Amino acid sequence: MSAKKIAIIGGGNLGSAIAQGLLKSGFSKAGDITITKRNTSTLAGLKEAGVRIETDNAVAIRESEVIVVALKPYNVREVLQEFKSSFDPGKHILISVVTGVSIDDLEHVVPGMPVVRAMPNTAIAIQESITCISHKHATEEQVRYIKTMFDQLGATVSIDEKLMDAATVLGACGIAFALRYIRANIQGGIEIGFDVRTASLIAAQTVKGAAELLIRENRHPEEEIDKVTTPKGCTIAGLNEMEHQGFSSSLIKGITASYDKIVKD
Ligand SMILES: NC(=O)C1=CN([C@@H]2O[C@H](COP(=O)(O)OP(=O)(O)OC[C@H]3O[C@@H](n4cnc5c(N)ncnc54)[C@H](OP(=O)(O)O)[C@@H]3O)[C@@H](O)[C@H]2O)C=CC1
Ligand SMILES: O=C(O)[C@@H]1CCC=N1
Repeated sequence: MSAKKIAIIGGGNLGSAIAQGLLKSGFSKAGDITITKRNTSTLAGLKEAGVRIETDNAVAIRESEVIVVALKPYNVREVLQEFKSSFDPGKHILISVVTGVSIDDLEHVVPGMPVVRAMPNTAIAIQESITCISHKHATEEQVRYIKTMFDQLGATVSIDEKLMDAATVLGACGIAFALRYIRANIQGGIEIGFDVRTASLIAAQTVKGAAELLIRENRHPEEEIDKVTTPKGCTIAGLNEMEHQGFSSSLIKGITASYDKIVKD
């Protein structure tokens, strides 16, 4: 698969993370990536790495083949509308990572351009994203290219577009949810005697180990929990107290509140 030039329109948190992942994975050379935003002072690190920094979206689109749109939901239509004449369906592949804006909506703004929606998370910067992908009118070749790209940046899963908001919550927001869980562990760890650095290392590595047990061994969480909960032991005492305080319930409610926020906005 030949290397394509990639433009990232909207070099904010996610756009920058995608650029970092593309560089780290070697999928793209720095000179083949262009990233745009209006205030480019936040892109100094990527500039130093050799990534092309642009304020003019038309230039970035014209000089690239793969266009990743990482704009906010509230201005994506307006910005795409402004640059729609720069798109060439014979040349460009258009990927949107924008939350809550449908393929139909985007294809309506840029007629003739098939749009692929992708929902990665910020771990894409270190090639550890889970990226959910859906498409309607893109060619098989375009979808293959996009999947290959995101495969280099973590794991990918193809989903029906109607699940894209759910994917946003579970995968993209999920990074923040998981980190808040880890932070609470660190706070608890400090209270029972560890310094913050040691508590952070133990908490983060423990979560990584738990996740790897599920991913590598394809286990169900409860099967692994059973191995840790010694009868009359400290694990079940801790777990039950967490559940008395609404642990699982609060996470499930948080996930549904997050989902409702996307769906109702
Ligand atoms: N952050 C995350 O973890 C995830 C975010 N998403 C989605 O990705 C999208 C981006 O999110 P996020 O990166 O967090 O948001 P940010 O606000 O960090 O990034 C958006 C960027 O767009 C730039 N921008 C605004 N107008 C223009 C324009 N006309 N041309 C070029 N760039 C422009 C802004 O920079 P400036 O003002 O300098 O132009 C800003 O840096 C959203 O739709 C979000 O829902 C999806 C999954 C995960
Ligand atoms: O919070 C948000 O709206 C975005 C979407 C997914 C992650 N961040």
